[in-house]
Amino acid sequence: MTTQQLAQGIRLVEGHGGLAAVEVTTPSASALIYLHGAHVADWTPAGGKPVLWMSTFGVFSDTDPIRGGVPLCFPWFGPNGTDASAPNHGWARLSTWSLVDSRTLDTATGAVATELVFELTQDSVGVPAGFHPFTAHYTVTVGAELGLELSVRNDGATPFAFEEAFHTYFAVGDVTTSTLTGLETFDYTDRSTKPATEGSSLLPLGFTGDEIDRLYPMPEALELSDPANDRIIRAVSQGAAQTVVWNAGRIKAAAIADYGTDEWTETACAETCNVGAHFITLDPGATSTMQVTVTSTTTERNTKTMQRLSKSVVPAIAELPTKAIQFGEGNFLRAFVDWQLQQMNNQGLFQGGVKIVQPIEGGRVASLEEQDNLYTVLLEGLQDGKDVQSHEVITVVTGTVNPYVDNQKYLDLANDDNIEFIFSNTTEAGIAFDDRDRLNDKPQHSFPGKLTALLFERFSLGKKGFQIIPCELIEHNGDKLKESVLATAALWELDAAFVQWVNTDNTFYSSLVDRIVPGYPADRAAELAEEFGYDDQSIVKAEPFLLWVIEGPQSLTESLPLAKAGLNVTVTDDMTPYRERKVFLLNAPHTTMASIARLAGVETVRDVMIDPEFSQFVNAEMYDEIMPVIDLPHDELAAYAESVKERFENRFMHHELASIALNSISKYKSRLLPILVNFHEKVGTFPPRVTLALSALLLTYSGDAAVTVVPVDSDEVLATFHAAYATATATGSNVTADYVEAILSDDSLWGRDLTELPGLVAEVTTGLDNLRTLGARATIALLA
Ligand SMILES: O=P(O)(O)OC[C@H]1O[C@@H](O)[C@H](O)[C@@H](O)[C@@H]1O
Repeated sequence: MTTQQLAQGIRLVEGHGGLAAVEVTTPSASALIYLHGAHVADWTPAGGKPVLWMSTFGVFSDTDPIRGGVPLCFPWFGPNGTDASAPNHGWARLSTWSLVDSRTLDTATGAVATELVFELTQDSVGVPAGFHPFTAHYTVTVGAELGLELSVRNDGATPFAFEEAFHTYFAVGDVTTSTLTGLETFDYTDRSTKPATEGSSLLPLGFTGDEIDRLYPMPEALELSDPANDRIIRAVSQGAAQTVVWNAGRIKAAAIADYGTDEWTETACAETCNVGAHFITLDPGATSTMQVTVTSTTTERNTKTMQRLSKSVVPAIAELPTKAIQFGEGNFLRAFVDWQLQQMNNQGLFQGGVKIVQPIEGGRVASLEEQDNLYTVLLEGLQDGKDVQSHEVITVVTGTVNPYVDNQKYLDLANDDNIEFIFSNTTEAGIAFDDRDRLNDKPQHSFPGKLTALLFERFSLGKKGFQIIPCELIEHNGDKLKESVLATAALWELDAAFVQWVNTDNTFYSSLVDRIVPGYPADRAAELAEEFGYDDQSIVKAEPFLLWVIEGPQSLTESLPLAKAGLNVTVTDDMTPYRERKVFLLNAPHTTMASIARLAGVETVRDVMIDPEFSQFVNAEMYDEIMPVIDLPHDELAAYAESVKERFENRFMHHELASIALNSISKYKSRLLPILVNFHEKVGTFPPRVTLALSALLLTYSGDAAVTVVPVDSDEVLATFHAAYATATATGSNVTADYVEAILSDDSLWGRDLTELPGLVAEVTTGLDNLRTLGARATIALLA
């Protein structure tokens, strides 16, 4: 389009590397968009800071993708499935788009915005010759909000399949203080592991320097807090099934040429996408649209009228001797370990404080120090049948140590005779031996490296050892930590006497932690400041429930009298049944609900629990089918089941069944199948509700167009089900039974041939037929 036709406030300019770009200036915002990739490189609301991050190491050429802003990923996301030499994230971000329209809009709020439309077709520069005919229009609306809309039309005569993503890099002052909310209780696929693994984020989504690369279902809204810039960035999408959250972290940032080593602290990607199992298929002539609207809201801190939390706000805080060291200053430890130490202190049972060591360079102990190490824990949820909403200022933190700033201060902790305990939560990746660590590093890179240095200092001073209780969410965390310490000692060729002291004078406990901690309540910060009468930038929100199972000697119950303080803490010599109790009484009903209740249109865990028929169904599954096969006393199981039901009912949590449904087949295998098999062995029949969940999954995964619930699983798993159903439909007269038989006999899905269990095929078939003909609600009524 020619310059005369451009709407007001738009100029064609030469951007970095001589690349053609469009500069937009409106009263409410400015923006810069490259024609190369239709790449939005800047959107800055008037009077504010840029909301999109750009790398200062970016390469600008017509053959490279631009690092930062909004890379547009199309027609695939990530590596190409069949051609390893094809560009990552597709060629749309490397192609030359044309500006085909621009105009000035009056928005609903009366503010003026500018809309630009970019086009890409199979004839554009950068689109491979002979590619499927299509027309893509990318509409960028620049105003007080940033709007991005990609519409793709299939101009060919055959169906057109593709993936798409807005790979938005948001700018934040310090990502380690940011939290991404909207995803708290969602399950996700962790793409940073090879192969990808499945995870569930009971912990809030923060950024610590480990790579985060996760695929989540798209929530109603994503909110990225940016406390360093006093703002919240909010993204609301439409027509997008998923979001990918990506932060390169320290190691990957250093390995990417156009990404500065420390730049991972300045940005977080919260993307809008349809990828993997949610790829788009368009019939000839059809169009699909994906949209996101981004806003940036200044957070009111009330700093003028409201004082910041400090010792002057909370009078008469008792001086406490430091009895514990804690590696990690994150939300979880502060709302879990420190909150519990405080409960013991409140009852005169511990009389000790904790020094927090920042385990990674980009941490946030400095912001705790700004508040004299005080912060508020906010508990919200149901407990013992009552609605709990309470808050308490936590006063047990006696100080913080940043070994990256003062390593000697860190090593000096070894000299303190009062210190008896060490707690840690350094993320799942934190407990790992690192052969780059050296004894004289200041400090060592890894957590086990730092801990070994501290232990060696303690040993050299001739002092007693520690009781070490890690909280990382990995099995046998204590054993793994000890192994890593011993491997580090071997690497550093430390004395055999030291190794013996580690083994005999120190106790490494393994522990299982459970408490949902959504973290900083960014959306309610101003309101809470008003309520509390002070401004606290380190508030942590958590559910009232907690569970801590610690494997190790009983003497711990005396030195750390958590249970005596009324806390739900068990010290045991074998935590296996407790781990099973959680998997089978919490995770297994989750999977059952996601399989069956979704078929009846129920959307969240809470909705299941307030629905009389479904909650009764879940209750019966827990009591009559699951509890009989777990090897723990009935009273203990019943108490746990009741607490789980309260957590399921928590009105402050919005836990989508769709997110739990992710990868349901492997979840069924690990969570429900052991119950089905053990129950059958013990009782001689199949547990009806657990079995019905299997029927529901087979129905959902069949690919039958009449089923509107969409399964989200790996391509291989989906293909297996679709193929079995297609074959049964094409060949058999007993379609359902043939399909069930084919799936149950597939040991690649279940680890064994389930048709060997006599009668199971018939029972699953009946369930599937009932679900199909009667519907989920009437089917569960048959079991009531
Ligand atoms: O370096 P690229 O090609 O722009 O990709 C950056 C990242 O993009 C993310 O969206 C992916 O999930 C990551 O796996 C990838 O590393």
